[in-house]
Amino acid sequence: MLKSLILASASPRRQELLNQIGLKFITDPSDIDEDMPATADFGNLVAELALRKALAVSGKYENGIIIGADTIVVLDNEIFGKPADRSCARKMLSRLSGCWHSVFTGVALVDAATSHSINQFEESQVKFKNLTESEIQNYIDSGEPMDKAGAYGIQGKGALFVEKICGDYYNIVGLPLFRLNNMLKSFGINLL
Ligand SMILES: Cc1cn([C@H]2C[C@H](O)[C@@H](COP(=O)(O)OP(=O)(O)OP(=O)(O)O)O2)c(=O)[nH]c1=O
Repeated sequence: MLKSLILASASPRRQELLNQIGLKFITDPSDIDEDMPATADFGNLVAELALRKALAVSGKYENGIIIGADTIVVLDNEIFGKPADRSCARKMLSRLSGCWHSVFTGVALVDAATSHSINQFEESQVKFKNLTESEIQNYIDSGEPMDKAGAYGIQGKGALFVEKICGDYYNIVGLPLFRLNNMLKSFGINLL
């Protein structure tokens, strides 16, 4: 029997990415407290947060596979989550200007019937062009930065800031599809 899939995320980007690969799923966002412990182990941090999101939702279901994810941007060992306000977005974008930074996304799968879980992370690197004051201002005025880690979306107008990337593009958008596919395979779900 095909197991049902539940995406424990409110992120529209993650929903679009699952649609892109033809997954049938329902969405049931978790509302966990995303407080981050002080750590430089960014990969394990996002993997842990992804698992917390999936576990928070799995208790509601008798069966099915729950998918959780968490994305952060890291520059000089500092975590950039979603900006709290416009001034925070401005600070993040000014810091990212002209620099390479990392994007970490953690992914977790939980089998609701057995509580069996796996969680992993993916890291990609992104190089921003030098941003002008007016580019930062206009970008903030577009409203795009506010619900995104690091205050930008590579899949939107944020693409205009991205000179180069190294790694999985989809990981930057919020879900590393190559890794997710391998994780789903290990749970007996084959997409192709
Ligand atoms: C860097 C980057 C992040 N993002 C988004 C992906 C995530 O939605 C968001 C990071 O916040 P998250 O806390 O990972 O996710 P979320 O709050 O949107 O959803 P949920 O907790 O319910 O799963 O930043 C982009 O859309 N594009 C980008 O280029």
